[in-house]
Amino acid sequence: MCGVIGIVGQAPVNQALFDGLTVLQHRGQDAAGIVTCDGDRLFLRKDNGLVRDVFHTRHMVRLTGTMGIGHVRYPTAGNASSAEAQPFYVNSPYGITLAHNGNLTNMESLKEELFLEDQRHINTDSDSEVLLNVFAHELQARGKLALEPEDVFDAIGAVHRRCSGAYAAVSMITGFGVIAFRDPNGIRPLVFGRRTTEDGGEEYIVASESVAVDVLGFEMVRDVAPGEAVVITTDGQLHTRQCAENPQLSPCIFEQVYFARPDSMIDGVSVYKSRLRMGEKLAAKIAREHPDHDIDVVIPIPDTSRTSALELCNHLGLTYREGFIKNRYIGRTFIMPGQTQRKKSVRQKLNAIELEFRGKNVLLVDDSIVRGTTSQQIVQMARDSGARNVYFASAAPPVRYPNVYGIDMPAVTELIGHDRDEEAIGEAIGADWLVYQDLADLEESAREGNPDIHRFDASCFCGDYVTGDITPEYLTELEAARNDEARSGKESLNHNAIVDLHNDA
Ligand SMILES: O=P(O)(O)OC[C@H]1O[C@H](OP(=O)(O)OP(=O)(O)O)[C@H](O)[C@@H]1O
Ligand SMILES: NC(=O)CC[C@H](N)C(=O)O
Ligand SMILES: [Mg+2]
Repeated sequence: MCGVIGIVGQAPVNQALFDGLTVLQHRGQDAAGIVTCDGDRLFLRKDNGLVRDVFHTRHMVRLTGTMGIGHVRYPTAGNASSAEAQPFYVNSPYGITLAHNGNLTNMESLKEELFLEDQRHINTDSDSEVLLNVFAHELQARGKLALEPEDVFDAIGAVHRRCSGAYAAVSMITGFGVIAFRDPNGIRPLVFGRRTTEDGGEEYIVASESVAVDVLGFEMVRDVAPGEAVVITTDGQLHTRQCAENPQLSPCIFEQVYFARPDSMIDGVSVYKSRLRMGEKLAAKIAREHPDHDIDVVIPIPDTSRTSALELCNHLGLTYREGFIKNRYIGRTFIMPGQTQRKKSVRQKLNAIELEFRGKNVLLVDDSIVRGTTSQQIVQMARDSGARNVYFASAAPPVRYPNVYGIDMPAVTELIGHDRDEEAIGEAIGADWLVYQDLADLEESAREGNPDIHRFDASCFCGDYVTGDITPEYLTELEAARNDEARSGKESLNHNAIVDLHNDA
């Protein structure tokens, strides 16, 4: 997952973009970037690292201008080199930059097409560079010197016809404006907001999550619809158009489970309330399957599971205790690159309060079990702290299939649930019993927030991919290219400097 942001303001936007990216940091911890536009010049700063580490004062003062876009990255294609940090830039036509959340599923054929037919050069393995070049080519094909919003909409219509997969993207065209567009399934989230300045001018923001809109003092306008594009020109005019032929909202359910912040609204659904409902439904299942349970205490695995664990506990009428304390200076472990780092980080991040475990039957609750890195270690920590019995509940169903839309779980063999039934997963993580949410209950938890959502992308739970183009061969190739072992080899070779937009920022 990545986070994207774009602002067209009346005053310099560098600080607001920085602040917005820190609010979206939970979506990507590996790299960050901002590009601003001042007149006909672009200013770019991007590198690997957290937002607070990438932007120093000397970079910030050079990011001048009243419009810009930004990105926080969690790689799901290419590699983790700083050369693939975003936003990406192409100089022709107009000088275009782009930041992307999601993953293209036809990147290889697009890359070939771009080279053979469009005569464009791609310099990295990033699918986002491919997306930018498809967009740039389609704009160029309109052959206009003075661009109109309609030209941009036509170009995005062509992007939709050519690209498959997930893309919630923010782009900026030098001297023209900021553009936001979402794939025809609306797999990844994208919202926009507005505020009026004291002298009556309009300022606009687009962002991955509504929390960035709130925190920066904008008012939510709405979600960008699947297939829709939003254009905000430098003079603060808003234009919107549906650019896809058959859009159908099918948002990723894993945003509700884990990715998004609970204080965000996605497609009309409060992430917080949907997690509460996950807890309620999971409690009902535990009561059904273990009517005579002997649970003494419910303990969440911080951070994300807290919301559902508390509601689960309320519905079972049990005691809720914070038995694990999280080191607030360690990031999210699941989105770290590489299994060695993820494994080590669980122990650095979470520590048990022994007296909450000693002699007790504890129910540990997590939002999901993916590779099992967290749950295996946590169950062991509970036992080491003297728990009598350790039960486990997951607010999401077993993750059994790879994700191809912007969550980094490309290798089925790395998923603890891929070849095990629920009992065997329980054994593998060392729990005395394990209860998983049913998929229908998970979907219902989110849908209750917006009954108009008829379909979710729940492919990692059920293997049904909403773009309909995912073949077993594609998954085999993806696994070979992106399993942990393949990547650790690649990344150690990669220390190249960024070949990109050169300025003194
Ligand atoms: O089975 P695994 O492969 O370990 O993945 C699942 C775990 O990873 C995530 O936590 P993370 O530490 O990333 O973030 P959080 O603090 O937001 O819960 C998630 O909340 C689960 O705890
Ligand atoms: N998680 C994401 O959205 C990643 C965006 C893009 N596919 C990249 O790898 O950089
Ligand atoms: Mg967690």
